Amino acid sequence: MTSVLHVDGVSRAFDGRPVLSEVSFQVAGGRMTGFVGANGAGKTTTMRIILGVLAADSGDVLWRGKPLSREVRQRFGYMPEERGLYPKMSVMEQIVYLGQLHGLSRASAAGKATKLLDRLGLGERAGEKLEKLSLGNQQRAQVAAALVHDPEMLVLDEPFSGLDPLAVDVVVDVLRERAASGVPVLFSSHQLELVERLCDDLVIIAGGTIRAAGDRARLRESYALPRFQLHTGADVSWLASWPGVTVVESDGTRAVIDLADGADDQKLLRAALDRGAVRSFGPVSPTLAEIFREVIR
Ligand SMILES: Nc1ncnc2c1ncn2[C@@H]1O[C@H](COP(=O)(O)OP(=O)(O)OP(=O)(O)O)[C@@H](O)[C@H]1O
Repeated sequence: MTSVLHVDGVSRAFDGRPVLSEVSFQVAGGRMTGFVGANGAGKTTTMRIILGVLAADSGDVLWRGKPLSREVRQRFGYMPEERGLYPKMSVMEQIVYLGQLHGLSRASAAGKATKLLDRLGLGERAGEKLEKLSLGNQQRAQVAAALVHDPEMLVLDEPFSGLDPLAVDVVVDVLRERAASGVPVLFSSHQLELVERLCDDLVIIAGGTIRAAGDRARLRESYALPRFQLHTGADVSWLASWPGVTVVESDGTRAVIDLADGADDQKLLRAALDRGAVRSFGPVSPTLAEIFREVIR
């Protein structure tokens, strides 16, 4: 898929303090791009600049190669960090209203809102004021608000925070469907396991600079350690004195080890077989949490 949104050398300071420095990354159509970084890393500021809520000091945000216009941004779906639905208004009423603000007729907005709220498990609560809903259900309503006008691009700031596991699954399904229909989806999250499960591409930011970006599987490969897991039917304490082996963790018959450069994994496997049954032996890929810790160091 080709990249449709380019964040290109964006910098921003607040009161003379740089918060984003030359931030560049791309979001491709039809792909879910996870945006991760520690608290204060600059995710929300970047998303606000993409949406034009905040101006960059320098750099550009390009949509299909051209600077983003108001008209194009109007066709984006945005879930801001500060949320922003009205507590005193009914859920249905405001989703319909937001749909109309994005150019839908009232009838079309109502039709889409009904479908979306049903899908998100809020069908029966649609007539209630937002403030009467639990926080998780308010969050579902926020997702509906970002999606009602069938946006051409989705920018979602922490769309999963506060959702129970079932609601996460529903929102994940809805977002995946949008991505599958070609929509680029950029979302931030602190739930790294969820990001790992969900995203095709990753952008990792720390201290206002991009530390890693690109295809998730390729990033995992490029940060792969020479790490293996061995599970045997016998004691594995002999590994500790095997040349080139560093034991990362071990619990009797199972061990995770790092192999030094040049150490032969097949020789090690034969040595394990000489000592008894081997249940499994293979390389271990780093988790996103491990990559994250490594790249933000
Ligand atoms: N309007 C503002 N005025 C001054 N400083 C700001 C403003 N907005 C953001 N900042 C600062 O910019 C930095 C980046 O904040 P930002 O909200 O973009 O981080 P984030 O990655 O979204 O963090 P979190 O995960 O905590 O939401 C922080 O140090 C924050 O205090």
